[in-house]
Amino acid sequence: MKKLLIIGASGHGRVIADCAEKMACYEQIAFVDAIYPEKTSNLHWPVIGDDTFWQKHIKDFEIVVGIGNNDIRLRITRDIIARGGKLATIIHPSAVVSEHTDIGAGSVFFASSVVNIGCKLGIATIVNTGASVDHDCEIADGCHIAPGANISGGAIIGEKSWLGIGSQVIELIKIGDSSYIGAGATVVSDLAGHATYVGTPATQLRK
Ligand SMILES: CC(=O)SCCNC(=O)CCNC(=O)[C@H](O)C(C)(C)COP(=O)(O)OP(=O)(O)OC[C@H]1O[C@@H](n2cnc3c(N)ncnc32)[C@H](O)[C@@H]1OP(=O)(O)O
Repeated sequence: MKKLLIIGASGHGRVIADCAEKMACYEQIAFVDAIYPEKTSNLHWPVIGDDTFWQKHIKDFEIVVGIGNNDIRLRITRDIIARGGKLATIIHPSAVVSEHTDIGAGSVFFASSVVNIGCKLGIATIVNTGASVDHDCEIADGCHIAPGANISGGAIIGEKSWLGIGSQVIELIKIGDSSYIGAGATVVSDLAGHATYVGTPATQLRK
């Protein structure tokens, strides 16, 4: 049995721990967080060190970054790779992830999420509760597909983009890096990136 270390003892980290517990392949699930030693538990899981602990124990665990912020999650995930660490991929038993799709290490797929055939997902991706990524999409590193967001076939999403809760993307759309798509938005044309977009159809709110 393997041991799992989750970096970040937040609510998002707890959902990862809950998924990992249901996967029943880890003998230990533990957190590290900058708040240690002030905080030594996160619900029934222990917080065993601060945010540098993983660097000293890199060979002892599979590691996943449980931090919602896309920039921070991707930066730490790349650091783990650079230091030779083994990243965990967390898939809730109710998630449906096609075997014929590439998923990057350090990614998480929460309950009832679906990733269809022919996709390519980068490292440190979050496919949150009930979100779907349809066939042949390309999602670059460090993206977050928030709960209930749906991406149609063949869309291309740039790195560190955030698709807000309940947002929709029609087929074959290209969304640039570091895009922030607001809750409930509908993307019907390509977006340049490095900006926030809201509404139906989605338009730029601000850079
Ligand atoms: C498990 C989890 O919890 S995962 C978390 C999932 N959460 C999300 O996906 C959050 C998505 N976030 C949003 O939609 C946010 O509202 C954002 C990022 C788009 C904008 O947030 P802010 O930058 O704080 O903008 P702010 O709240 O000041 O609103 C600015 C304007 O945009 C409007 N606006 C904000 N969000 C939206 C939206 N989703 N759709 C339409 N209009 C919006 C506001 O009404 C406001 O309009 P006004 O200037 O006419 O009053």
